[in-house]
Amino acid sequence: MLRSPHAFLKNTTWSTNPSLVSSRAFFSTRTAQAHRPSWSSTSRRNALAHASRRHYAEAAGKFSRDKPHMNIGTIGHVDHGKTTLTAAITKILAQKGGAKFTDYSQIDKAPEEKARGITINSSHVEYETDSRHYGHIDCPGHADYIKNMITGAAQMDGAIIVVSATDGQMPQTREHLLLARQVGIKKLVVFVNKVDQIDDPEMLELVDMEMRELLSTYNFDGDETPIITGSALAALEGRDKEIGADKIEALVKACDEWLDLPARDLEKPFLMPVEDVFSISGRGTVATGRVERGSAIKGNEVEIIGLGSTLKTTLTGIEMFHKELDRGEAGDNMGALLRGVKREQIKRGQVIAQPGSIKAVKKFQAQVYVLTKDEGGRYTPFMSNYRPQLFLRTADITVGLSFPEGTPDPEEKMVMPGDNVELVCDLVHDVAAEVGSRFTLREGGKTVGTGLVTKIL
Ligand SMILES: Nc1nc2c(ncn2[C@@H]2O[C@H](COP(=O)(O)OP(=O)(O)OP(=O)(O)O)[C@@H](O)[C@H]2O)c(=O)[nH]1
Ligand SMILES: [Mg+2]
Repeated sequence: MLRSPHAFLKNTTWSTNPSLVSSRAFFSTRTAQAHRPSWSSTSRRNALAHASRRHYAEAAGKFSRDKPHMNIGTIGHVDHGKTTLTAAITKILAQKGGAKFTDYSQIDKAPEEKARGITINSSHVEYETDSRHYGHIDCPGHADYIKNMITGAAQMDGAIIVVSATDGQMPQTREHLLLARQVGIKKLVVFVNKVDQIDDPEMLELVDMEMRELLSTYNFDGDETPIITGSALAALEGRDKEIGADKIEALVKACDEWLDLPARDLEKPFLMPVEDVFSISGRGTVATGRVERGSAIKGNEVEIIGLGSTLKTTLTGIEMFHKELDRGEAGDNMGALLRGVKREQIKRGQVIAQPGSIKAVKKFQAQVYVLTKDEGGRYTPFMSNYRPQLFLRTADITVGLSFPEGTPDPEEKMVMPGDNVELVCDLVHDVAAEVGSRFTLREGGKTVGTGLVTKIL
């Protein structure tokens, strides 16, 4: 049974009996942790990921969970060899005990997944190098990649872009580079594949040059990005070691050395979306919510941001599970007692954050995936000036959608269910958001789209 944070936190001492607030503890911290409710999708997802990792560790027998974890994946044009490469990596690492060999046919079976109410097709494998544990995503189809990246189903901290030496860069090579940039991937490793089919070394030089140029065009480091040239198929078939297995090892080494580990949520600046607000006589105003990132201690300066106002105040108390604490951190459901803030000055939809770490915005550009009717979305297309509700964290705001400047015939253009489009979102109120923030679009009680902020306007 899922419990709403609202109902749960209403039973804290702050809201029911202010006189008990100060020091009486009903749960030890450990008990409180064990009783943490399971309503948060993120924590459930983490728990699932953790469970599957452990399951896998047990199956493989050798995995350790001490190594830093990172999510990567293979991106690139259709047929350039992403799935073959994924299989080859597991094969080569399995020989060292760092993976379970997952053959091509097992990866490209594309098990259907349900995440956030959307059906997605993607395959996940895991492997381990000397220094890291990787989760690796290989999505079969082109449209799926884009949808997965926008919805956050494929959250990659870094990626391997696969390009076939026989074709060189192709339209989806460019599209995936752009998208990788938009979803916040900062570094890539390039694998130039199918070199077993190339006789002319000049051809390889050309692809190398082309890729460096292209990387720079999309604001990646074109000069320093490692480019590995090899054959995924040779590695998978266990032949031609110097272009096969050796190159897979070189690729994995390049990932370890070049791709940066993601900042852990705890290390980021504090942010808690406001779920609910209470007024407690004799103490003041308490806002409750689940800490999204970072940590805060009593006495910290914070800002309340969004929905028309930014207010600076001090965190004078933190409560969790009937207990007053000194510190709240990512993942905690906490109540924040705020100095000098009146009940009417704070509301659901705002965030409490470390000053200067995030701004309220009213207009931004976004990459949006529009759900099909089979995914529960609209049956019909929409045009410019469509006005659904935009849900971002706990905020829910009416938004006007239009096409970015320079779109030909914007008044004529239609967006069909199933489309991925770039749209300008014009909100009726401002909201705390940044590049990379995810949101959903709803209309008449159903989710019609999901998006990712790509540019603040
Ligand atoms: N000769 C040769 N063929 C390869 C190599 N790597 C992959 N292939 C072949 O290229 C074809 C496409 O490979 P996939 O791994 O399915 O390509 P993909 O990028 O995953 O394709 P999509 O998921 O459909 O976008 C297959 O027939 C592979 O056997 C290679 O190094 N050399
Ligand atoms: Mg594939």
